[in-house]
Amino acid sequence: MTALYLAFLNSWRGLVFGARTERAIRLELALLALGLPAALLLGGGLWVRVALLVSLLLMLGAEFLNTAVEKLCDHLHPDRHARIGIVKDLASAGAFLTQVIAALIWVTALIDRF
Ligand SMILES: Nc1ncnc2c1ncn2[C@@H]1O[C@H](COP(=O)(O)OP(=O)(O)OP(=O)(O)O)[C@@H](O)[C@H]1O
Repeated sequence: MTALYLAFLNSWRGLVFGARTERAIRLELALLALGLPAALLLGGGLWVRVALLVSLLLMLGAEFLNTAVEKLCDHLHPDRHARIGIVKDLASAGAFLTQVIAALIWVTALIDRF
């Protein structure tokens, strides 16, 4: 129980740090805050609502991982280097793909609803 609590504290520190320092994370947190009531209002059944919320959480989680990779790169190798650029581009591509997934799910749910 204590280990679980300590793990949660680490995650909470990460959430707060990310929200304080990263504009992209703040933007996606705002999208989640808007998406939560929108998903509930949109209806379409329980699984549609879950898919809408999961897509936003997935996107936010990927943004945190992308930020972690960027920070690690900048800390370990502050100078510019082609391989650091590739690593950051790969992490960015991962985050981008989750944004495409979220857009697909939201557009499909909206088309289906209206
Ligand atoms: N040290 C570096 N060496 C080489 N290229 C770099 C370096 N730092 C950044 N880049 C290039 O600039 C891009 C943007 O990196 P940056 O660290 O500024 O992230 P960002 O602007 O927050 O991008 P995003 O959040 O869209 O992934 C990287 O994807 C990479 O192509």
